[in-house]
Amino acid sequence: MSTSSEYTIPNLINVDKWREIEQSFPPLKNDLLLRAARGEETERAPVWVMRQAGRYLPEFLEVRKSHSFFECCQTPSIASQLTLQPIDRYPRLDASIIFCDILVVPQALGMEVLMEPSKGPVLPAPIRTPSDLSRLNQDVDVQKELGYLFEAITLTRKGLGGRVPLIGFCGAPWTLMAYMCEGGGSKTFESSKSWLYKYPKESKELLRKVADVCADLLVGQVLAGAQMLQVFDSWAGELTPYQYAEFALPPCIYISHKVKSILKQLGHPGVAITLFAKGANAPSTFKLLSDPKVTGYDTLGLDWTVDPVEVREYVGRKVNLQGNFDPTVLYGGKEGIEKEVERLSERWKAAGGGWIANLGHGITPNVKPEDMGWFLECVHKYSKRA
Ligand SMILES: Cc1c2[nH]c(c1CCC(=O)O)Cc1[nH]c(c(CCC(=O)O)c1C)Cc1[nH]c(c(CCC(=O)O)c1C)Cc1[nH]c(c(C)c1CCC(=O)O)C2
Repeated sequence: MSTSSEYTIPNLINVDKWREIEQSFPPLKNDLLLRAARGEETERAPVWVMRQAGRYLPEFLEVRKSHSFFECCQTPSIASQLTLQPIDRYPRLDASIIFCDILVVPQALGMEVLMEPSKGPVLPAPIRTPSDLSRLNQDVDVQKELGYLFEAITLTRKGLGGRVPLIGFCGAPWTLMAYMCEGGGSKTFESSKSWLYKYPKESKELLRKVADVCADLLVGQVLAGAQMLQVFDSWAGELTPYQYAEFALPPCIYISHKVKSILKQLGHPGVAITLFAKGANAPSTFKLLSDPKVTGYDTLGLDWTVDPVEVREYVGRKVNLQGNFDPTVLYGGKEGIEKEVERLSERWKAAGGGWIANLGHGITPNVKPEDMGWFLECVHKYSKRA
């Protein structure tokens, strides 16, 4: 359906239906995350952890024994159960994130994606040259291809019972393009980066095509009940600052503007969006990301290689920040964890502005569940503002 807006409205439920669904959810009891995402210096930092539903949890491994990874993503009752596992275990978590994967977008575009136990994601037929682009689905109907995710979200909002907000997400176009061109993870990014040099025009076309599906997917998640969104650009740090600005950031901006514009047009009040551009830490890049009015991103996720006070100097006060504990702090033992949480919390308080506490990347499989619990405890204690 075409409208007067510059964006095509995806084939999704309408906003009246969203209102009806939203009214069926129990009221939110903990809005710390949403307040921090609006720029408030909250009484303490809301805390959640990327990959909080993951292999460090025995209850997750138990479910995985009898279901493949994508079966978990595609079965709403299982995805919802996995999303709720960390929330049930850790009352100190201030947010949930729907269980799914960024690679469902290449799947919706018609690519096969396997999750191999020792290798991670494998895409057996990668896109090597622009002539391969014709293999991708032309008009992706996200409701048809990825409706299971929307169902999982609605189910999870019910299961949460208003305990914490639910975050929806997608991968950023550059990170998805990297998987689509490499056929999986990569050390050298030989195929995806050669695209940027050899076929800059076609690279941009591919990135835009991916961005359109991502935006529709995010709108669908919000209409199903997601209360905040995050875009994961895990491979942003592989690019030069020039390439980041030229190739990776524009489709991310396209996504946030498309999502916000469609939601507005539908009469939805809108949600805050976080951009996690891992490793995109050049001062010039931070400047580009400093104004939510320009980028459409209310919050920036930081990895652990930067200092919050320094980043604040580059980005100013308009944008909120999320991060940025070193994920390996969780191997540091109780004392090590406490000391580091105390130290970095002080840096965050000195930085000022909205702060959402998180790791600087996903939690890793060998973390002991009790150490994750202790980490959350420490964030509650040391992020308190006087
Ligand atoms: C790059 C990326 C992927 N997926 C994702 C990213 C961006 C974040 C990041 O950089 O870590 C995002 C993601 N993947 C998963 C979530 C669920 C929500 C959550 O954070 O709890 C989220 C937000 C589940 C998952 N996605 C995956 C697992 C583990 C797989 C398993 O159960 O066998 C989970 C819980 C698999 C996955 N999926 C992906 C990889 C590289 C892997 C293998 C590596 C690994 O195993 O950790 C692609």
